[in-house]
Amino acid sequence: MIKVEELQLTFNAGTPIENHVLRGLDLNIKESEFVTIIGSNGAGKSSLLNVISGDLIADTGYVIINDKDVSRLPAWKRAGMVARVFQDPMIGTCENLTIEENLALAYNRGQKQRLKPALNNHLRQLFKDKLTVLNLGLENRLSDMMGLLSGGQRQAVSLLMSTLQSSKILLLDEHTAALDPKTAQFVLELTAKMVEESKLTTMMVTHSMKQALEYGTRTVMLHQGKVVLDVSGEERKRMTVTDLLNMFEKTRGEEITDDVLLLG
Ligand SMILES: Nc1ncnc2c1ncn2[C@@H]1O[C@H](COP(=O)(O)OP(=O)(O)OP(=O)(O)O)[C@@H](O)[C@H]1O
Repeated sequence: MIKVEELQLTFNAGTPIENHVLRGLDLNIKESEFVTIIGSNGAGKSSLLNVISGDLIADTGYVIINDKDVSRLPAWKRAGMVARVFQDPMIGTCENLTIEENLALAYNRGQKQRLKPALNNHLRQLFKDKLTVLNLGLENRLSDMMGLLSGGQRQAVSLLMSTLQSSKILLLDEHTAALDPKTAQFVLELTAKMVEESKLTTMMVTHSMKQALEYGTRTVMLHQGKVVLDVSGEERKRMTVTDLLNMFEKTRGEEITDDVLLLG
């Protein structure tokens, strides 16, 4: 489903601040896999998602989606293949459009674009039904501006938008990090439910070791632009947060003191 091979990415090449972010990264993700991605600050997690979505083009290496080489395709040409939810609830939805217009945009994503999303009664009913499942009362607020919603509500709608798209790939970049713990938990559970129901192939970046093991089917650790740990199946089921922390510390060669990593 998603295959990346030998990805190399350098920022500010040839300058004193040259930063070799991806260093020959290989990863092969099968259909319906839900991969949680961890790694220290600057390990290249967001850059990897950006290279898969086309927001960044790698210097060398390949990105293959559904057996198609998309390595050189810009983001807008991959829009029908990949859905994203970002850390900042303000990104990914348009605050000056209504809830139903945002949903219609997602519904039409990857198809021929219209200036204003086409809405009809059939679509409105579909959106109402989908919003009802969120249990946030948003089904009665279809014509409210997106900007009126709380962070958690926006992330929930963003997730819903990703299931309306034709794409079967979902990229989550610390999408609960800006939410309070209770809302984060709600959005995480919603994520797991939607991924399962819509059979999405998912990559979720998180700084929480606990989340990395609790959610998904496979955990990958990045360090200095490479995969340094890749666990799934029984091995992953047996793994505790302490095991993962130990591996993380061993890779980094230093002790972790960050509470988010330890307790999050
Ligand atoms: N557009 C850019 N221009 C220059 N440097 C960048 C750019 N984007 C990211 N970087 C740098 O590349 C490195 C990797 O960034 P990236 O965001 O991929 O790391 P990350 O693993 O997601 O880290 P974090 O957990 O802190 O979000 C960092 O040193 C970052 O400062």
